[in-house]
Amino acid sequence: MSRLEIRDLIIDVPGRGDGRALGLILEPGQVWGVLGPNGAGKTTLLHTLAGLRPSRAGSVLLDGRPLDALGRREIARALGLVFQDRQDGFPATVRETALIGRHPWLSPWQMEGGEDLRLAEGALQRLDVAHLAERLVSTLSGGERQRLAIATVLTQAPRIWLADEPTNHLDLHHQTAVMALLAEQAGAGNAVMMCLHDLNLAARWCDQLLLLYPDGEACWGPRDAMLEPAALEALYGQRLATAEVEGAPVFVPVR
Ligand SMILES: Nc1ncnc2c1ncn2[C@@H]1O[C@H](COP(=O)(O)OP(=O)(O)OP(=O)(O)O)[C@@H](O)[C@H]1O
Repeated sequence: MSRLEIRDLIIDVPGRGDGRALGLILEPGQVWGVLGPNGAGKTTLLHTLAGLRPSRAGSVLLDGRPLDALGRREIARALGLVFQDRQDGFPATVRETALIGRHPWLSPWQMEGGEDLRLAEGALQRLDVAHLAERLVSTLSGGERQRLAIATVLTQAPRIWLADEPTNHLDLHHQTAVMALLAEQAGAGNAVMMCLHDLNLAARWCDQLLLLYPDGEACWGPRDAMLEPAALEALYGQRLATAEVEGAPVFVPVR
């Protein structure tokens, strides 16, 4: 189990003031949702938490140790990132791509072994892309690519998941399946933080929420306290109607 501590963190959004410093701990078993309008800094935050871009101030500690004191391999063993956008670097099949998730666990020239293949195969099956294993990634649909990206992180088997809009491109069934997978990861003692544009997925699947405003202001806390319709309307600059379905609030934009 791992925990990620965000201490007095100011993310570096170009041209924006510092806003409110973030201070929270991503604990094992928690599912955090990050909400905010386009450009609020959600992706910047996840990339900062993964050590891929520097912060303006503050620190990120992985199990008590500052991220910038750790090597990439050590970080990648603990922390997996589902990117929002991906480019095809070189032609690779679906299976080869999933196996990239094993790289942090292999020495530089070590080939993947039976256990690595088994993990990749299981992840491809779990994300419903095993039947595409021999296909080139460049031939996949948007939703298939998204499921492969998540299967690759599942193959990596991190203790902390950072997922940038993990339901992007997914149909309703696969959205639910991916949210169930992330909840299952948390249930197994891993920690999850995901950026979401769908308030209703956040209301149903996240237990903690971080609201990021375009000016750098932020607030965070337990889901029920954060799902205040007035606060959400201010966050998005959008009027909302609220209902309750199966015990969870549902938010619908009003024309
Ligand atoms: N390298 C860069 N140079 C200049 N501006 C940048 C750079 N990277 C990000 N930004 C700006 O920082 C802001 C935050 O971007 P970020 O991608 O974190 O937003 P987001 O909340 O994830 O948005 P979205 O919901 O659209 O994905 C945006 O206004 C973006 O244009």
